[in-house]
Amino acid sequence: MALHHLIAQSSLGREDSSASLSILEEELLRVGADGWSSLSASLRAKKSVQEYLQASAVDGDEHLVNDLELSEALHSVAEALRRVAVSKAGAQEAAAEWKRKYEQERIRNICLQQQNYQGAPFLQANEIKNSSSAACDGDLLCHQESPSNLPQYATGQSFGRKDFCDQQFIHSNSILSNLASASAKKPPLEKASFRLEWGCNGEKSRRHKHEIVSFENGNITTANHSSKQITLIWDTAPQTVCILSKPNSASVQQLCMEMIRWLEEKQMGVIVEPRVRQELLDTSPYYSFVQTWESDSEVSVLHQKVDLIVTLGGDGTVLWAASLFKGPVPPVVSFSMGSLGFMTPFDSGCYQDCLQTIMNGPMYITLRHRLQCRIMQADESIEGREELDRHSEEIHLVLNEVTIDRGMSSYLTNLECYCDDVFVTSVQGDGLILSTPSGSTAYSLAAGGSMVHPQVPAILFTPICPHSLSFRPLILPECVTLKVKIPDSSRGPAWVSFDGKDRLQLGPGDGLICRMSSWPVPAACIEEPTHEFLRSVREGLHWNLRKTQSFEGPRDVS
Ligand SMILES: NC(=O)c1ccc[n+]([C@@H]2O[C@H](COP(=O)([O-])OP(=O)(O)OC[C@H]3O[C@@H](n4cnc5c(N)ncnc54)[C@H](O)[C@@H]3O)[C@@H](O)[C@H]2O)c1
Ligand SMILES: Nc1ncnc2c1ncn2[C@@H]1O[C@H](COP(=O)(O)OP(=O)(O)OP(=O)(O)O)[C@@H](O)[C@H]1O
Repeated sequence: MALHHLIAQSSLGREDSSASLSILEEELLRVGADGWSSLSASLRAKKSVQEYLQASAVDGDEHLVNDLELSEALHSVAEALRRVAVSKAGAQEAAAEWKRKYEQERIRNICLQQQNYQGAPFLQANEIKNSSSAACDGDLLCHQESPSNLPQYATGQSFGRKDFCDQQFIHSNSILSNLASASAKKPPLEKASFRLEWGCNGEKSRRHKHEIVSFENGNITTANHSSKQITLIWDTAPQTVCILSKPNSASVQQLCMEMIRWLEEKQMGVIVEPRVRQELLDTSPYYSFVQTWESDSEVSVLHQKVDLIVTLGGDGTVLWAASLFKGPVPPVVSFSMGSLGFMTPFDSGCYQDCLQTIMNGPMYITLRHRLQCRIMQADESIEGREELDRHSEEIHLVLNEVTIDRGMSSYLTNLECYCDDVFVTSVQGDGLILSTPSGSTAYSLAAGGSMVHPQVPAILFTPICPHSLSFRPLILPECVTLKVKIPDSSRGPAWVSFDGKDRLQLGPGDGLICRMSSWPVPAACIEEPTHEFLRSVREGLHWNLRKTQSFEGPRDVS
């Protein structure tokens, strides 16, 4: 029933308007049956019409129906109906969105299952069992186990002889229970659950849009820029802290011991590296409750047990912490005990307040992207390259950068670079840095690259001392896969290193393949992440520090 028709009838007599109102009541109930919100709106509208009719009856003069008042009442009913229709359309849109996401997830799972049947390139059959993943494409990023019988592998591109595969995680209950039993005094602690909320311009929202651009009604529009501010909120209290500390430092060791005592008073579980546990036990048997790990496989499941990682040291310790986690990384709280501390915002002098605030939540998080890299060997049968053989099996995850340089050679390196299999250029110079935005303030900066906010999803392509006047650094989108090859005709070898570590020699025909990893490092921030980044740039690197020019001196005369 068209509302404007009902409203038009408002100028008729009382009998006509009563008939109109009955029709209107029917209309309201029909719309109201579509949902709770619509129902309550329709009931409110109906009540206002009935009140109007009663008020008119009290007048006792049926012929004195005021056309204007009836028209107003019907207008308010029409408005209520409009709101009902809007809310119904909103609910339908939300339902369609959920349905679309469900379908996407279902198709993704089918693809993953098919991949697994086609053979997982790196995992052994017994390792595939019970693999887990924290990947979560939903509106909220959350800790959640993948379906128990569904091993997950990256849908890596085929490049060279071997495929990428970055989600190789072994969920082994036996390994977890080993870690738990190391602490004989205490029952095993459950891992805390948390959620991340996404916000923009100070507004928090539970919805996280993954689309950057949407296409609605034929118009292209940018969707909400929602990954600007990420806040971590604990659903359950964190219980286990893994402390990673810089070696050979008395002040770091002292702080580590104090922090462990404080955490023990708070009934928290503590995990440290084997070296540190031994150092602690050498000091006092009190520390026997502190847990550690014994094998690499235990490290590979650490993320399932640890609620928070605390680093005590400089930026190098943050890099070290990140390198321990080849997949998901728990939130990292970095205390500054080095010289520069670009990635270590927390003051070790007030660690109790800092940790208490973090454990209470909520806290700002910067998702620091990482690059995943793999070495491609020209010929695996070449003898004497056992180390390269071993490392070419590995996926290296870097938080700063991967570098290919001339090493000790005094000749120019010549590196062929491809982006998504398309030849880009040849680097002739000292080498090339492929950097994350976090690494943009490290080696890449020294080589002339731009500084990039760590949450910008990009890969920096920065040559080192190129022997060319026109070779400017590039910033590429996160979606690309880069390949760097030492040409067969190269005069000498090149050297690859990952976050300044694990240096390996590459020969002619060897290469490196690199792309953005799906496992960022969630770094806790002391303030809003962009302010924190700008403060580090200003205070850590003394960016654009210059004495202000005085007023005195020559000036334009108007
Ligand atoms: N010419 C250079 O600037 C140069 C040369 C080699 C390595 N590096 C950097 O050193 C890193 C390894 O760090 P390390 O501590 O193990 O070695 P390190 O002890 O040699 O320290 C390198 C310095 O770089 C700083 N740094 C590290 N990561 C940073 C970042 N993301 N932003 C700003 N500064 C950062 C550290 O605070 C430290 O002062 C490498 O990843 C590389 O980026 C820089
Ligand atoms: N737990 C660890 N085990 C082994 N090596 C570590 C560990 N923590 C840090 N390192 C290494 O020790 C070196 C120095 O660490 P870090 O950069 O944190 O201290 P720093 O040099 O005093 O500080 P800054 O880099 O700010 O000057 C780095 O190369 C890092 O990789």
